[in-house]
Amino acid sequence: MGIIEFNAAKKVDFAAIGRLCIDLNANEINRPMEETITFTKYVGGSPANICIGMSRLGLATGFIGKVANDQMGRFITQYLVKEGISASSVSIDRTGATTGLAFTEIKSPTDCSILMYRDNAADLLLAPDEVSEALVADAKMLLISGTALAASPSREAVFLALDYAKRHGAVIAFDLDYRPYTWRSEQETAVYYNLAAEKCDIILGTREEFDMMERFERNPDRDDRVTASKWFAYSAQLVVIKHGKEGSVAYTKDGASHTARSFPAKVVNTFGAGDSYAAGFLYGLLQGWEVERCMEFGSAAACIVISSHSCSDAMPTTGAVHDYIERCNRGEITANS
Ligand SMILES: Nc1ncnc2c1ncn2[C@@H]1O[C@H](COP(=O)(O)OP(=O)(O)O)[C@@H](O)[C@H]1O
Ligand SMILES: O=C(O)C[C@@H](O)[C@H](O)C(=O)COP(=O)(O)O
Repeated sequence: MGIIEFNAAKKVDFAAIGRLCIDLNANEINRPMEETITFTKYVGGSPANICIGMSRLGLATGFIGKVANDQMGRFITQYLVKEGISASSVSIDRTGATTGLAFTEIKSPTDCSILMYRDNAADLLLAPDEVSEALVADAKMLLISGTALAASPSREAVFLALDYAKRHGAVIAFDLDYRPYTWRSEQETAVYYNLAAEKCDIILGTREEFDMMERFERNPDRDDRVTASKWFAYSAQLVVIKHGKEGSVAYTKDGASHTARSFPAKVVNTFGAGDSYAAGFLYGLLQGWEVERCMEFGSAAACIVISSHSCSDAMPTTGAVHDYIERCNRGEITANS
């Protein structure tokens, strides 16, 4: 048995709630966006990327979200279906809302940024009565993502999904996914992030994301163990703190800590590192693996994605992740940065 216990009788391995968007990734890389002429369109949005990753890894998945009633919205839903994700809980907006767009700028493999267009975004209009209790009840794991807490009614929809998950015994994973431009203030952000995190079994975030949540607390040395310990007094069984290329550290409720180095990668851009890490890591937990093995698998999945142009489209299969680890162990892959 792994560190987290799942209800094996449930027929859906993984359900995610939150944003479904579009990534427009610059084709002419290694230059500022002012000089970019063409972009390639992909499905994006952190929880969407993670769900696509889980489906590519062979799991039974479903998504709860809302898309615009336009070509972009239909592109997203069709892509989910093509990837084998149940989209029956994806609602369609009828108010004229639009699809969120993320234009990516790739100045160099390590200097990447995002320009977001999120006015009147359909994903934040997901209402509580559009959250499928049946899908949450059927799922072994529910993933929530912080950006969906930024505005009502999506905020209430996520809290209702958390209630359903608690009621029906779905393990809850929280990818902090902090996107400042979606929020009005850091104070408001920290309040809602902390309220949601109290209810979650697994919390994954970068050091900077946890810093934001700790703005009202004392952790002057930004100590990962201090950060993690707080959550074990609530629902958490596992807290993962990511440090980019430096790797990641996971703490478990029994006081143990586990570290993972990152693998070498020929980085094209670092978009999607966190989402692919989350997919690989959570997949491992669902297989009942030890924490270190889950972290290794997540780290390798991340390298595959950051070595490619896209995030969602590059999510690897299990075979590809195992192959990457073996090639690294044989010294066949070296880093470019
Ligand atoms: N330059 C890199 N080279 C190799 N692995 C990386 C690199 N950047 C990130 N990773 C891997 O992806 C994981 C998540 O990346 P991180 O940047 O911390 O998250 P996020 O994308 O959410 O900001 C890291 O723990 C590491 O395993
Ligand atoms: O989350 C978004 O809206 C944008 C993503 O689709 C994008 O590819 C990205 O930035 C992924 O985030 P990360 O995994 O934290 O790098």
